[in-house]
Amino acid sequence: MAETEFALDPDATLQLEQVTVRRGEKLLLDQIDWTVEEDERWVVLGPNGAGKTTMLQLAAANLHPTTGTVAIFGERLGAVDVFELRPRIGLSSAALAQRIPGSELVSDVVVSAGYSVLGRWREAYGRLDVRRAKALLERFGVGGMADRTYGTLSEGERKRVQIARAMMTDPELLLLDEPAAGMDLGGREDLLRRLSHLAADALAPAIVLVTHHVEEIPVGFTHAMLLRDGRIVAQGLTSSVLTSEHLSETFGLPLRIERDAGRFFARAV
Ligand SMILES: Nc1ncnc2c1ncn2[C@@H]1O[C@H](COP(=O)(O)OP(=O)(O)OP(=O)(O)O)[C@@H](O)[C@H]1O
Repeated sequence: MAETEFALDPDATLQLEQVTVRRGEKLLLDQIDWTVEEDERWVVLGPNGAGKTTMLQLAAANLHPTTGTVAIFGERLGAVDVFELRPRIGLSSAALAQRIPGSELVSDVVVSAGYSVLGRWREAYGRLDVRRAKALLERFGVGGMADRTYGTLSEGERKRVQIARAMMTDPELLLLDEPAAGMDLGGREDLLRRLSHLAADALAPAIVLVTHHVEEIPVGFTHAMLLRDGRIVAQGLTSSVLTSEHLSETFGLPLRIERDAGRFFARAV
């Protein structure tokens, strides 16, 4: 069996080997090999339908591969209780965000992550938890909104709250699905600066950020994976992966990528 041939790296945060995800006739992911180490900050980039969200769902232990092996923190999916893994993973995604009740207090949206629930109900949260939630809201630029209800926030403010929530359990792996989507230019730039600070923090978890746009890659992200039609076009160090040639192949049109002060910009040629 392929599983017995899998060389598990016990130190890797995330490891995929020959992973395929199939739904009916459609291959969502095709023979993916990928390793994320604890000090790495990855961006996964690709067009609509490339398989990025499917990849994050595997990394979040929310999905099992059809074939191949996924290991998280050295534990093989299928051979480990996912309920023990999930609190160690911070996930911010549109699907999760849709389940947050609009009437929920912003501080409760964040603090309840520690209890793996959406909606505060009757849990009594400790003072330290509330303090941590407020510090995280501050860290992502929405500190003044802790006492508002989630439903009254703008799209960009909600995104920040979702990231603060994902960080609440002090995860070892942080997964961000399109964190800058729906933000205006000022909001995006501010968020990218905060994510750059996080990327530079030696105590921060391993990070995987999914996006469609090279302009949304924060400075300091060390690694990149380019995905197209469920297949990897290129992966490795950001500087060698993000080339005009690779990007053109990924998006299926001639593109030129430029780099300025650690940021990337692309346009059609
Ligand atoms: N249950 C399913 N059955 C068939 N196809 C599916 C199923 N779930 C997802 N897909 C398809 O798999 C492909 C990959 O989906 P995925 O959401 O991972 O892509 P993505 O790169 O995150 O796209 P986007 O950038 O648009 O969010 C898409 O073409 C999607 O339509």
